[in-house]
Amino acid sequence: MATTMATTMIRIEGLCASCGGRSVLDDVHFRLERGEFAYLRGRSGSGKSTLLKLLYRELSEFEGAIEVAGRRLRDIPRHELRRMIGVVFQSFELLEGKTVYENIAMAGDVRGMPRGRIREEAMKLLGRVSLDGRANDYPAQLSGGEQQRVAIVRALLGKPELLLADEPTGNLDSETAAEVLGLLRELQREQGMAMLVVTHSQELIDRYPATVWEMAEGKVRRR
Ligand SMILES: Nc1ncnc2c1ncn2[C@@H]1O[C@H](COP(=O)(O)OP(=O)(O)OP(=O)(O)O)[C@@H](O)[C@H]1O
Repeated sequence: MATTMATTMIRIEGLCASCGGRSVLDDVHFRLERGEFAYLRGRSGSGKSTLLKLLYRELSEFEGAIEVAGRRLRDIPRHELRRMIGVVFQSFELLEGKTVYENIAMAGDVRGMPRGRIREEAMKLLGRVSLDGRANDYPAQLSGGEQQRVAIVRALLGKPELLLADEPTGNLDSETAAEVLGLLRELQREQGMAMLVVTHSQELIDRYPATVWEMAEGKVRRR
């Protein structure tokens, strides 16, 4: 039992959740191992974002069991969860009035990282995603793919154990989408983190094959 706990990043058993009074997740069972990369796929409105929001606790009402890194999600303090989990969204969610560096550094502040470490890691990661020299630009000066790379750096600051990506390539053309997912895949391997990517794109799944969890009628099935 102890060994299983140590190697599992996310364990969900019998999860039920509602949105606006309607049942969205109904007896969901799901598992992601440490360092594993997997996709979550399903029709629009099937509950993929709801599942992710429960994991990073933007939503907190649920029944059943959710464990992250062998601990009950409810027992993990919010500040600790923010350090454990990085999140990337379809719409990038960068603050327009702040520079690339300021956007990234804010995430470091939230995670309680010292300023020196924030700068060091941010600059290293910006180099890793080929955005050297863009730290003082504003989001509007960057392309969609570049903005998503900034959002990836922001999510990876502080080396989270788990990255959740909710349609991270949904706003990008197919070539840029493939580049961004390829980059995420490389970073996931380099950092040894677990990663769950919500996508609608069979093209991307074919290009970067991994386990696919299919969500339908409130349940998820491993395919
Ligand atoms: N704040 C909310 N209030 C009421 N209903 C909601 C709310 N958020 C989501 N829902 C409903 O919950 C269901 C699941 O939504 P969710 O966003 O999780 O689906 P999804 O699979 O991520 O969809 P998409 O692929 O379109 O992003 C939908 O029927 C949606 O309308």
